[in-house]
Amino acid sequence: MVDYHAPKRGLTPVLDITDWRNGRDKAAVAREFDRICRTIGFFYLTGHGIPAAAMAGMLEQTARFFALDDAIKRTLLVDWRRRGYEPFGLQSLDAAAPPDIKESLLLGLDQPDDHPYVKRGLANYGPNLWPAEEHLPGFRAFCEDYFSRVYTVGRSLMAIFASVAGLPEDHFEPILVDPMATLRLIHYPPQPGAVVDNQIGCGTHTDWGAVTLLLQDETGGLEVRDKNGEWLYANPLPGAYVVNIGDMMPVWTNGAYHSNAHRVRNADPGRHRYSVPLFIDPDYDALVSCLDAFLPAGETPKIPARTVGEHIDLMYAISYGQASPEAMANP
Ligand SMILES: O=C(O)CCC(=O)C(=O)O
Ligand SMILES: [Fe+2]
Repeated sequence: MVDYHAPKRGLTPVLDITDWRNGRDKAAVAREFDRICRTIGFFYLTGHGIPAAAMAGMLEQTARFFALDDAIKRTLLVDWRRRGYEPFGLQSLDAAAPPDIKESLLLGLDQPDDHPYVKRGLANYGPNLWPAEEHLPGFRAFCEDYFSRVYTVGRSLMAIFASVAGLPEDHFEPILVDPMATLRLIHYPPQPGAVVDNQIGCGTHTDWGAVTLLLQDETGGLEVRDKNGEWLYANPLPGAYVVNIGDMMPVWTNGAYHSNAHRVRNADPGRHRYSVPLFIDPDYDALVSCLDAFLPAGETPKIPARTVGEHIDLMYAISYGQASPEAMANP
């Protein structure tokens, strides 16, 4: 468990990918991505091309969803596929702390029943649990459109990473076709006053996949730990996403990139906080191992290879109290 002390400073790196997207100076964008990931692995993303209206709209849809009657939300109770509505009290992202003070809706790509991964009964694959159209008109269409827009930006970040590693830009595309990706709509009620027992909106954790693109409202509350152990506020920057790299990145880069710890505390006494991270967790069967560009000649990788599915399944189990944190391999 990580004891809660409020930060004193803010997160600063900004990555503008305009020049990557229009093909003007791709190498400069890739160099900056590499520099940031070697230092903190957390940055504000600008120049992503997602319209402000889509960002604001997604936050509005999120608030609409959580304002539904509890009885309606509970008809969508999260299932073994990790799809649906998760009430307060179920997950501890810091496994040693009490449950996070949040409720959420987990959405994936809606694969059909005859998809091979659905047939194999793998979690993170299969149908979403949507509220009935009459309860929330337009919600499903909006979320699906938003998911695909942000996923496209995530693919660009993976293309940038591939180019840093001296690989073709589309190197990761095959493992991004059937991803375990999850869009999570989250509601954090106000938590003014002292933190008791380290219970906060979302306990200290690293993300588990490749990259996360986080949309947050204006409340603030996300905090990031840098590699020296100092906590920094990641307050909202208008128009920007907060991007962080997940646990797959240290494996691919032999520990050169950091999947930094972060947490959420909504200390604003008067505001509910809404956020919408998209976790880009690649294909279940994809083997993640150290890339050649990051492995000095004659050395063996510092961090064991693993499949995406193995790592994500284990981390879900730990955070829901179904497995012990000791089962976790590096990082
Ligand atoms: O809500 C946020 O700002 C971050 C949430 C988060 O870190 C997570 O769900 O992994
Ligand atoms: Fe996170």
